[in-house]
Amino acid sequence: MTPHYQPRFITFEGIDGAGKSTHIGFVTDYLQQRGVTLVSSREPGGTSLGEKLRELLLHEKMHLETEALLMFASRREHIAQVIAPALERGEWVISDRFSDASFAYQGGGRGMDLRKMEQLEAWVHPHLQPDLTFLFDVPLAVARARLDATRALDKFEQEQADFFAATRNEYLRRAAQFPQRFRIIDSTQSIADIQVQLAQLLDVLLEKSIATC
Ligand SMILES: Nc1ncnc2c1ncn2[C@@H]1O[C@H](COP(=O)(O)OP(=O)(O)O)[C@@H](O)[C@H]1O
Ligand SMILES: Cc1cn([C@H]2C[C@H](O)[C@@H](COP(=O)(O)OP(=O)(O)O)O2)c(=O)[nH]c1=O
Repeated sequence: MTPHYQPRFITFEGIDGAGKSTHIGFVTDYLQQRGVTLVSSREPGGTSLGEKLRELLLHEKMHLETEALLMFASRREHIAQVIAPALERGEWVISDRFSDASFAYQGGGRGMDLRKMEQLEAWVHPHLQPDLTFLFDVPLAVARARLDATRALDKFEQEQADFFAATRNEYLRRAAQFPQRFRIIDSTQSIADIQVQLAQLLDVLLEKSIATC
């Protein structure tokens, strides 16, 4: 019989080109095959309003605090419409990025005061944090080469190496700050090796999430 699982919130993070999107489908399939009912979503976006904000955020120049506020506005809507209802229904939520991305990109990359970011986080989701965050980590040159090989670049992807160095450093700082939920994936490995590692980490979470009644 398929076990019943407590709801879990999983996020995917990393600098552009680290390989995050490549593995979301694998994780979704892996969990669904084991009987997990889930919602897969993304930020900025995930709702009708959020997708409109995403268009602005990825293509319009704006003040860095405007950018942070819009990221959190999109997130507020995403939590209200998608994340919280799914968790309340007992489902799992997988989000391609969440607040760690704001700390890393607007805080690390753009240099916004992290105390202001903490205030936004405390305002928008005082009681919600991911249960598990996969941080896909690669050297900048590897990420850049992967991006250049694949797609037209958006506003963030056109940033320079120092921006991504600061973004990556902030991600790694947060991973060290919250080791209980972060799992760093060395994304220079092959896709197959990464999937073996992801499966092991998911098995641990599944085992811990089996509902006892
Ligand atoms: N481990 C890997 N080894 C080689 N290429 C990879 C690996 N992971 C991802 N890629 C390739 O790099 C590109 C960017 O990956 P993607 O998952 O879109 O990155 P992200 O979502 O983190 O921006 C894609 O063409 C993808 O196929
Ligand atoms: C959620 C979030 C994303 N971002 C940026 C990171 C990415 O460059 C961009 C969109 O993320 P992403 O969905 O990873 O882009 P792609 O579709 O190209 O894989 O938004 C922030 O700067 N702050 C945030 O809070």
